[in-house]
Formats: sequence, C-alpha cells, structure tokens
Amino acid sequence: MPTPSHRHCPNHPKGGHGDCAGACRGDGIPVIDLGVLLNGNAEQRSQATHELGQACEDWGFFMVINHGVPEALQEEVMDACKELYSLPREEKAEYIAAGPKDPIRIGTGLFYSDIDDAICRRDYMKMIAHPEFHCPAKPAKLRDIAVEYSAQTRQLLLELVKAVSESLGLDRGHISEVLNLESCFQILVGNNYPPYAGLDGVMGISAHSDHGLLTLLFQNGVDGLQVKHNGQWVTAKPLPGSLFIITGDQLEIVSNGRYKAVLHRALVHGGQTRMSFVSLVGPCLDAVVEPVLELAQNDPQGMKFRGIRYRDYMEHQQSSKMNTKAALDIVRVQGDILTCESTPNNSTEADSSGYSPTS
Ligand SMILES: O=C(O)CCC(=O)C(=O)O
Ligand SMILES: [Fe+2]
Repeated sequence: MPTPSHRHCPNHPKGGHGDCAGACRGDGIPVIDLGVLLNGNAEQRSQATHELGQACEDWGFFMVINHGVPEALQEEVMDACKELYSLPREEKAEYIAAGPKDPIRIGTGLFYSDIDDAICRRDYMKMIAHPEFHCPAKPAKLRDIAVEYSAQTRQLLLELVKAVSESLGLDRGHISEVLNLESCFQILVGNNYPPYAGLDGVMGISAHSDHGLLTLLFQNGVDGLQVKHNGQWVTAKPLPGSLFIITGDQLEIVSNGRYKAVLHRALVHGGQTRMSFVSLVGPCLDAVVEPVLELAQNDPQGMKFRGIRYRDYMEHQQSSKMNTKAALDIVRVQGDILTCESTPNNSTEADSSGYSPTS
C-alpha cells in the first residue's frame, strides 16, 4: 500500500500555500494523493477525503498519485496488449465473433455515432477479470501480467470506494457491503486508436459514461481523453506517474445523484497511435443497486433512482447500444414518476463488431 507522499504539488509553489495534502486543483483536474488518503495523519486523511468527495461531485474525474501501481507493470500490460492486437486475425477469431456477454471480446472497426456526429475508429480487447478471471490464450505472457495488474488495480479501486463512502458521511465499508464488493465485477479493456488524419469528424470513442462504480485508466503518452466539465470538453493531461479515475453510473445511483457519472470521450491523434488501458470495477453482478437510504432521506428531492440489479443494468445498456448517460434514465425517478422511456438507439454500427464502451 502507498505511503504518505511528500511530493510537492507542481501547482503550489514551495513556501506558498502549501503542500498538497490530498488533492489540488492544478490545471483544473483534481489530484488525489492515495498515500495521504490512506496513511496520512487524521487531519490529512480527513482533508483528503473531503477533497475526494469534492472531486467526485464537481468533476466525476480525477488523477490519483502515489498509488503504488508500478509503472513497469503498466508498461507490461500495454505491451502485451499491443502484441495481442498484432496477432494474425485467425488467432483472435473466436474473440472477434464474441458477443457483449462473453467474457473475452475483441472489437475492431468503424462505428458511426450520431451522439457526436462522428465516425469512431477504435479497436478494443475486453476481458472479465473478477470474480472469475478470463484471458486470451495468446500472447502467453498476458495472463500473468493481467492477473497481477487486475489484482493491484482492484485493490486500489476498492480502497477508493471505501474513501468515497466516507466522503458521503457513511461508514467506510458501507458501499462495499451493500454492493457485495468482495465479489465485485471487474473488467480490463485495452483500447487502440490508430492515427487518423485528414478527415474531420473522426474520433476514437464517442461521449458516454461508464456503467460501473469507478474506472481507472492510463494511456500510452498520447493525449486524447476528454471529460465534460461545466458544459465544456476538457482534455485530460496526466501528471507524470498519475492514473486517471472516472466515476461511473453505479456511483451516481448509490450516492443518490450527488456524485455524477462523468461524460467522457476519446479523440484520435493525427499522426500517432493512441492506446489506453482501462480497469473498471462495479458491484457484484447480482447486487441490487439503489440509493443509500440515509442519503435519499437527507435529500429534499428524496430517492432519485429506483433499484436495479447491476447485471440487468449492464444488459440494458448493451442491448440498446447507448453511448451517453441515457441508460441511467431507466432507473431515474422524476417527481414521483419513474421514467421508463423507450430506449433511443443512437449509434449505428458500420460493421458487426458492436459499439461497446468498457463493456
Ligand atoms: O481511451 C480513452 O481514453 C477512453 C476509453 C473509454 O472511455 C472506455 O473504454 O470506456
Ligand atoms: Fe469510458
């Protein structure tokens, strides 16, 4: 586990207003120091927990530093993924033919999304890592690396969920218990965006929110991830050594809307291949996700979402091919009315591989 970092925040000049105990607003995107959050003294921890809550509330997105995931392991997982993409098509055929419910899936091709009125050009490999671990047989080294990477990032994300629970004024273990996170669902996704120059309206992945609780993401040094903040798209530029954290739909539901699942998308680069690697945790697939009662009771608008089994939520999201936050509408309560609108189909596949953000 990380230790408290005495790293000086680049946005707080030495001798000025101080060391960045847990988070700071730097170039706008919040930064959370996991070492401080977990192992700081009581005052530092409480400050960092508050800042984590603010980050989830204001942005639904932040960078985590001093997280303890070795850079070498990140490189290994990215390299193994690169090898997987470069295997001959026959070696990946069973995964390319797989559907959204299959534990391993490879997608490749072009998709038209009318959300962004853009052609999306993205290859991806998705594998379920928990509660059961699945992995393509080749390249042979992928399995050990992915086992290690999924275990380390799962531990990190579950620690963050505990701190998030505390930031909502709940017991540290509350969210983990009600969502049975010992059996949490976890997927790893490798995204590969070949360079695409010369055509306007081409992007990597169009605007969407992730269906889980928290998503951890790092990239190969090529920027392109954008998050929607105060109505504007902000390009996320990582601090060296940091990892991105994205809040997802299930966190919006359990927090009764206090923490928002952030809309995000990825652009392609004109001259370089962009790669990103995602580790997402969600509730146990059979857990019914609903707002924590205490939070709903303290909210003048009451309960904002009805309960839904996480498995059913994901199936709904996948079947309707939605790539914005519209999936949340099936559980959203408006006034006293539950919205059960027919689901818009706003992405058109240009091939058979299916649009599938982190799914
Ligand atoms: O590649 C990125 O930066 C974003 C990927 C993403 O949002 C996803 O896989 O859900
Ligand atoms: Fe995403």
